[in-house]
Amino acid sequence: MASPDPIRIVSRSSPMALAQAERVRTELAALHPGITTEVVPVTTSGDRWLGDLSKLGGKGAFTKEVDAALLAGDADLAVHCVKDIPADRPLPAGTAFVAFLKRDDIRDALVHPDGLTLDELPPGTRIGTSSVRRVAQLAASHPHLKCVPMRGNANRRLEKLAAGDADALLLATSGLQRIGRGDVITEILSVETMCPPIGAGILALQCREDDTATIDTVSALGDRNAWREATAERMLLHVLQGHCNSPIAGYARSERNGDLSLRACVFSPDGKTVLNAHEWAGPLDPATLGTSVAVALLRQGARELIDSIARSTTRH
Ligand SMILES: NCc1[nH]cc(CCC(=O)O)c1CC(=O)O
Repeated sequence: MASPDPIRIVSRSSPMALAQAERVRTELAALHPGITTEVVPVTTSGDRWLGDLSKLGGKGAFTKEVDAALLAGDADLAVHCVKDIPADRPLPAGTAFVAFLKRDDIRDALVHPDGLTLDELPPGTRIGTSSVRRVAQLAASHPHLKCVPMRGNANRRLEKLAAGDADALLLATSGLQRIGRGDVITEILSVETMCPPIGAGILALQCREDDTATIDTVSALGDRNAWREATAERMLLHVLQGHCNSPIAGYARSERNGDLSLRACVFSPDGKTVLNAHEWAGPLDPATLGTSVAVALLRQGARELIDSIARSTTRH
């Protein structure tokens, strides 16, 4: 069946999202010479609102308007960071993932204007981040540092850093590379130092599930390891039923021998409690591995830990 011409790709309008859409256009052009694509930019509520995300209903703040454009038929293809897609609920009815692109670097990066590493930062250094995952892990490993709230897209955070709103930033390595700012990274943090978020570095392509023409055209962009890793990680998050204030981290990894492993952590916000589980799939499929690691964490008390954390940290 002929694919729609052009294929309209809906994207958030931040520089990172537009770079992601460009990657998809480039990969599609390489796969299907002569194909035409067009980017349909939208602004999401998560981009507009720079306050506490949980006040927006949290999850889905970066995906709702993108999903709406797809469902309304204003676009044929959506590009999402897997990290930003809620896992505690199904995808919007009528849409489906058709591909997970080859995974980028999953690690977080430190940005310090004078080039210091995390271990070199002096007491009281202000780290700009609003991520409960990063705050909890820093509280555990570097309690002498001070996290200050910082939101907005990566470009805006770099501007805020330059304006002195913080002394250093923690951001995703892949995100900085996508916006062409890998140069500001002073240290890439190992996954042992800073456990990455579920879905880090993976882009998902989403279509209307009845749009077989587009599905046939784009599904070959999918990477099998990215699919296996995203599936295991998202099932873990689904079973844990975390909310947007839950400090949860974890990553699956496809080993050279083809085996899949999944490590995940649940933290208390102050980092004093750390639950940790690590399993190999063996004969299990990726989703079952995700369930198994989630169950191991639930047995250690993850349910009580997650439920003890307020969904919103501040009152109106
Ligand atoms: N919340 C914004 C967001 N969504 C995905 C990434 C990073 C890129 C990725 O992991 O795909 C970022 C920026 C960041 O955390 O620094």
